[in-house]
Amino acid sequence: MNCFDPNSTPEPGKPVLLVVAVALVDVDGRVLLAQRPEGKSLAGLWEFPGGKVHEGESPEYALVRELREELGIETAGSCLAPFTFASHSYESFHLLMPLYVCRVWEGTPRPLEGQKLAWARPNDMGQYPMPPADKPLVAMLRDLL
Ligand SMILES: Nc1nc2c([nH]c(=O)n2[C@@H]2O[C@H](COP(=O)(O)OP(=O)(O)OP(=O)(O)O)[C@@H](O)[C@H]2O)c(=O)[nH]1
Ligand SMILES: [Mg+2]
Repeated sequence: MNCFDPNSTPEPGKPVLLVVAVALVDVDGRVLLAQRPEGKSLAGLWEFPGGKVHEGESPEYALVRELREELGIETAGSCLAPFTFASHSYESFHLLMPLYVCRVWEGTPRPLEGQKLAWARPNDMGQYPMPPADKPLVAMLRDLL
């Protein structure tokens, strides 16, 4: 029962925001992290590439689009393996974020939106400050890679 925290009771009333994200894994088992640029919420924190699922999009469609927009790479829905998800309450919304793993894409990731990029070994990810929602995901990636 060591998960029991009476202060963690789920509360209704916040909008649920669906965001898709991906761990791009290279041949050395490193994962691509992107630093959120100035002016965005959570600026300066490192995150998995991705973004909001727009009206009418499937999660895979949205992720392929985000990877094209943010990094200039192409991948296919068939290269996106569902891995785990984050469910985390922020101040004004509740984040629901499926995390995919992708090892196959075309092109070299480039920072097209002014973000910094870093290839991080799962064991080194502790050195990259990440949003609170991402912490459990990092632990699961360590087990996978
Ligand atoms: N992409 C991404 N978003 C995350 C992660 N962790 C996390 O809490 N988020 C939150 O998910 C929300 C949406 O992400 P986003 O700002 O990248 O959305 P977006 O690419 O569509 O940007 P835009 O709305 O400026 O077009 C943000 O509130 C962000 O803080 C993560 O690892 N990756
Ligand atoms: Mg984004």
